[in-house]
Amino acid sequence: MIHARGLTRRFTARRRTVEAVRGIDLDVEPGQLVAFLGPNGAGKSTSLRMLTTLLPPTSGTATVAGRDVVSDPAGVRARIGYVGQRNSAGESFRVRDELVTQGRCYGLPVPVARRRADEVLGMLELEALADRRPGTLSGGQRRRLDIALGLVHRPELLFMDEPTTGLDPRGRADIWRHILRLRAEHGTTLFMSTHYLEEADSMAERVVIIDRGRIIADGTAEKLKSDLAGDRITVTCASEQDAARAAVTAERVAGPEGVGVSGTAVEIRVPHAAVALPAYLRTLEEAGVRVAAAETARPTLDDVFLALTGRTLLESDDAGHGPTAGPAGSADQDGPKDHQDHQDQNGRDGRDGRKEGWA
Ligand SMILES: Nc1ncnc2c1ncn2[C@@H]1O[C@H](COP(=O)(O)OP(=O)(O)OP(=O)(O)O)[C@@H](O)[C@H]1O
Repeated sequence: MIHARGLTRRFTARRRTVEAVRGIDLDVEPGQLVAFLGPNGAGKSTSLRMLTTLLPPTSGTATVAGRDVVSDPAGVRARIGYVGQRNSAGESFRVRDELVTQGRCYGLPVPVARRRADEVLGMLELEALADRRPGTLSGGQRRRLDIALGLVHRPELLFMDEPTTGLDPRGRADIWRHILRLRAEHGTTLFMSTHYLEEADSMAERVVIIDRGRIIADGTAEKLKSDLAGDRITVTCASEQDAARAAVTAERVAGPEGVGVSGTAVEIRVPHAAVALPAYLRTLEEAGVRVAAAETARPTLDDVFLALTGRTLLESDDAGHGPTAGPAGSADQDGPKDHQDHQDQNGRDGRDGRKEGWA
């Protein structure tokens, strides 16, 4: 459904060149639900805009829904839907009429556009709001309308750029309910960028992580976490001296980079905490180290990002990847891009563990 090779985009702003996307390769199969995750300025929107033909690539190739984004942008657009970061609906019409107009823009005859408008109103549970003006809707209702607008022409593939950003937890859960239903009932391929780690983790079957314009991880959330981050054990000792001794014992298995000490707490990275913890506690008891409490935790996607980059996603936000050195080349001239504020979940420090036994 999506096949990209070496997709690259440079921008020139104020005589400096920014490499927003640096040669990404990507293959997405029909029916997949892919979360595209990365910090502010990582290159998510730029990638989406190239794949949706809103922006020509500087170099590289991509076919989307079987059509080339450069040589057949109209063919791509006819087969995909795109929900951008900003509201798509205007203020001139009522909700139903906005949808009919959108259908007409895709070349649907009036009766078909009307039928499709009613269908998507039903799919997104917007029937009761059909005669309201978009400006009177709540944030969550507007996002649902944006998604409905992206679906009027029955696309095989829907791109969504941070569809839940700015919504409260209830609004986000509601959007997700609709996204998952869309996929279950219509088999639509969904490719969406998000800032919310827990959403990517629990909802998407595949997570693609982009950082500084490059794809740095791609797989199921579970696989990325077990391959790259490892579980976390936290042992709280009776004193700082006990913690220091517990850390030395842990380092024999997890290595110095797999162990962190903070006051009386020792944090250790291991592949399988539930297996490793009993053996570790036995070893500490035999050594006379006094332990007050112990707990295990599964890694988060932020732990994956940390293991790959040495930074957390929150630390990385707004860091961007800056301009490349040297004068502006032949890249297109574009205005600067505003970035919205985003919330993020943040993980803790630590690195991947290596072994499991303390014997
Ligand atoms: N039109 C533009 N002109 C100049 N630089 C741009 C333009 N659009 C994006 N950039 C720069 O390209 C980089 C990637 O931006 P992009 O919007 O793709 O990131 P993002 O991952 O979508 O970020 P966010 O999550 O904040 O939307 C950033 O450094 C950004 O400032």
